[in-house]
Amino acid sequence: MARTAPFAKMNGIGNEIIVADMRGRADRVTPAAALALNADAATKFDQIMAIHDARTPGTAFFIDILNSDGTGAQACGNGMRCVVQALAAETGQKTFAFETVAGILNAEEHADGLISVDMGTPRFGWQDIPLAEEFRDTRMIELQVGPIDAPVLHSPSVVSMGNPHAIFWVDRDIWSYELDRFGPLLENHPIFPERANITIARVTSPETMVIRTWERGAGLTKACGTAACAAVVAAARTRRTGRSVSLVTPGGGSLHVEWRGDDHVILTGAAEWEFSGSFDPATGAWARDTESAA
Ligand SMILES: N[C@H](CCC[C@H](N)C(=O)O)C(=O)O
Repeated sequence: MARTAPFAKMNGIGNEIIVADMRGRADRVTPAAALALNADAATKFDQIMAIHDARTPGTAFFIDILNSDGTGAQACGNGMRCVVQALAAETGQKTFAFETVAGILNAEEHADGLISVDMGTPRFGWQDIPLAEEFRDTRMIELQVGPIDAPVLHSPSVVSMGNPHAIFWVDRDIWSYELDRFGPLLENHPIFPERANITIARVTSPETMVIRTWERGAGLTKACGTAACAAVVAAARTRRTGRSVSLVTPGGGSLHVEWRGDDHVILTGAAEWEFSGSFDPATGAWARDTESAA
């Protein structure tokens, strides 16, 4: 058995996150460990955020991100806030520079406890998302599900926030769509060679939106931070909203996204600690920390 690593079960407004402390070691959390942790109701998660020692000068940590199906993800906005909260609680530090496979991210815990993460800049080129074929204008691409003459969902905007997103705009209640049925079909549609995160979005004012997301590699989640960023960027690009938008997510939580003038997308919201334990990064075998004796 590999040496165990500490972890914290947390959530980012309902997005189920495991923050794993892999500092000072060379191994990684394996897909097998992810599958085992996800199979246990107590540790079921959407993403594991594994904190590793920094690889690049100027950054404090490298963050490795795994989905609950064991695949890797380039970005996870809600998970980053959980990482920030865990590290801020440990160190007292309030600002951090992280590295992920998608690049360098700066983040900050505010005095009110909310956390902002600079998710970097969006990309719109069809090769960047990526799409399997050329679309010159990714504000709206040809893709639909349902009957050919009366599609249920159609013409999404597509955008990369480091990871691939498709946003379907709807006018009706977002709960009236069978995202559990259409999500898997769209996530794995041949137009998305690296699969995609699938979001239904209803704009309720130039500053507000409600969204539901079927996440690549994780399925329906209570919130998805990069999807919130992608939805706001796509809404602003198509003149549906301004560049500063509050979103309500299925868990009932709220997120704020600002697409700044310098093209960076800032995601702000809460994070919550649930419990701590230790686990074997090779197998996923785990144990809850016992409370300190009173
Ligand atoms: N929950 C995450 C998104 C994870 C993305 C992942 N599902 C993928 O791109 O494979 C978030 O808050 O941004």
